[in-house]
Amino acid sequence: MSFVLSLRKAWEGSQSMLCVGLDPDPAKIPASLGEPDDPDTVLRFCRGIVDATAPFACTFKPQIAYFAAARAEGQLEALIHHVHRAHPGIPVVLDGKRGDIGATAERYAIEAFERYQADAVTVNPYMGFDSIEPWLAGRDRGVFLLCRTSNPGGSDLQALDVGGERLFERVARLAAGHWNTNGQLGLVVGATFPEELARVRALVGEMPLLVPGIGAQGGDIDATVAAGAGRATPGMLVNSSRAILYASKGPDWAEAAARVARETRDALRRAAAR
Ligand SMILES: O=c1ccn([C@@H]2O[C@H](COP(=O)(O)O)[C@@H](O)[C@H]2O)c(=O)[nH]1
Repeated sequence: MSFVLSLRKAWEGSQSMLCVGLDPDPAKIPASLGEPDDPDTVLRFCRGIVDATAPFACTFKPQIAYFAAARAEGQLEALIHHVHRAHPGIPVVLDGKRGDIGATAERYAIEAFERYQADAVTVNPYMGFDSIEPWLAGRDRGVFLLCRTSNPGGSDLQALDVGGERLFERVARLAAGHWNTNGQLGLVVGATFPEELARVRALVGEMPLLVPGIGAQGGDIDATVAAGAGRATPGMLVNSSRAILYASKGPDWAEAAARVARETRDALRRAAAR
């Protein structure tokens, strides 16, 4: 099954646009789960978050840096395996933002799709199409290219005029055009820039957009949905990580994460109904 089809099924099955981000920071993991520097503590925490929030999520997005920094790559493998086994139908987007020459990109793709068994990845398109092509070899996997990122400094390069259009607009046009050889591409566009999000949506039709920036980064849910929703599909995976993960450090950490995930899903639903 293609990633886009899996995503459509996930949107339908969950009736949710919420992507729960998995960014485990040892300093913020509840002490009751064990020694913060133990990679197995990271796994216990993330597994608990996944199980508590799965009823409200269309996707999960582990950020690879948090696992690598905690020497928890084996635990990331186990976590993704757990999502596939315990919550089939919820795709996993591995956020690595890799980007390199073709030969190296091929290794990165093997890491993401074979080692970690991710359903989709984030990729930095800065090095051009030959750096993206190896990611497209697994036809059933999705690839989200960084387009208009959620951080303020994203404007430094992405807003530059490149011959009558802004760089992020060029990325969007290429991704919706001849770069999208097998219909596997999506784009990363920040919720913190609703005008740019609307512009990208206008350029790419129904293409899936991974939209970080609500929650801890302060993006407005109503403005995000108004700007970025598709016409025929929800069209977006709206990511929230820290606001859900660290809703409580107490013994109720899993319940608190579930509550914030449910509230966020409901706010996204209300915005879509307007
Ligand atoms: O433009 C981007 C691209 C990726 N991210 C990632 O999303 C989450 C956001 O976490 P919050 O805690 O909800 O702020 C994080 O993993 C980032 O690396 C992004 O924020 N912006």
